[in-house]
Amino acid sequence: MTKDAHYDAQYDLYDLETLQEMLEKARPFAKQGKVADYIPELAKASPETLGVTVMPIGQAPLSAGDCGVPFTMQSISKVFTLLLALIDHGEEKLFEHVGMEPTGDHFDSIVRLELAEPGKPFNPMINAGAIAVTSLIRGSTPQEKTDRILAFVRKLAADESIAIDEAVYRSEAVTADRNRSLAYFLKHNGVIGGDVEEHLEVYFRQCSIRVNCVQIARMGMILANGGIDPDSGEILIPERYVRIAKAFMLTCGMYNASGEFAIKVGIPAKSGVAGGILAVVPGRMGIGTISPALNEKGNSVAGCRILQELAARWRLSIY
Ligand SMILES: NC(=O)CC[C@H](N)C(=O)O
Repeated sequence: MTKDAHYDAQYDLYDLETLQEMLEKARPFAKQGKVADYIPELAKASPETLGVTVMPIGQAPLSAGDCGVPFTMQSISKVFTLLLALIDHGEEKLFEHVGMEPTGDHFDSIVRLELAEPGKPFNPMINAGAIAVTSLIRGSTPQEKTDRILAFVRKLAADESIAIDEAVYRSEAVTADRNRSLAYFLKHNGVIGGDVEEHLEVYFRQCSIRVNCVQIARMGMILANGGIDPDSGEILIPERYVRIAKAFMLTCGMYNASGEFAIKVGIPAKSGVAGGILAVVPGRMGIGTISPALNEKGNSVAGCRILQELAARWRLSIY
C-alpha cells in the first residue's frame, strides 16, 4: 500500500462505532430523495432501509444498519459487464463500441447518440454504453451470457447464493420502452449487431442480480486490491482492466453528478437505481451502501452522504 504525505496509520483502524455514527448522520438525508418507480417493482422498496458495509483488504468487514437487506444491482452491474467484456475481447475491440468520456446527461439519455458522430455511446456507465458492452459478452444464448455474468459476480463476491430477482427482471422487461429505443438506435448506427431483444434480455437480467451491502463491499474490495483475491491470491481480473473500470467509475460512475461526487467524496464509485452504491478505495477497501431514496440524478441521497462522511473521517479521497 502506498501512503501519501498526509496519510496517517490511524486511518487504517476502521471502527464500528464510527461507521454507526456516520450511518446515523446520513439517515435524515434519505427524506430528501424518492424511491425509483419507473421500474414498478423497485417502488416496493422501503425508503427507510439504510445500510453500509466496509471491507478493508485483509481485515474483517464492518457493517452497520440494514447491510443484509437484498436489492438489485441495477447500474452497479455495468462495472462488471465492462470487466467481463474486456476479459472477453480486450480493450481495443471494446473501445470500438463505446467511448471514454463523461456526458453530463441523465443516465438514460438518448440525445448524444444522434448528435455525436458516429453514434457511439460516450461511456459504459450510461445505459446506451452499457447495452453496447453487454452485446459483446461471449455466449451463444442470452442464458449462457447471463450465466457467465452471474458466475463472475458470484466469484468476486465469494458467494454462490447470489441470484437474479425474477420479479424485478420481468418488471423492467415490460416497461423498458426507453432502453429499447436506445438499443434499436444503437443497432441502426451499427454499434451493436445481432438480436436486439436478446441483448436487452441479458441487460435486464444483469440489472436484476440481487445482492446486499456485504456482497458488493467484497466486490469493491477485489477492485481495491487490483483484481486479486486476498484470501486465495488468485488473479480474478487483470490489473489493467481494473484500472479502466476504476477510471470509468470515477469519471462517469455517478452519471452527471460524478464531478460533484469526486469533489465531495473523491473515490471511484458506481450507483444503481435500486439505491445501492459500490465504492472502491484503491489499496484500502471496498464499501457497499444501500438506501433506496434517490436524488433527481438517480443516485442514493443517504448513500452518497454516508460515503461523504466516511471519506472525511477516514481520509478516503484519492486526491
Ligand atoms: N441507473 C440505473 O441503475 C439504471 C438501470 C436500469 N435497469 C435501467 O436500465 O434503467
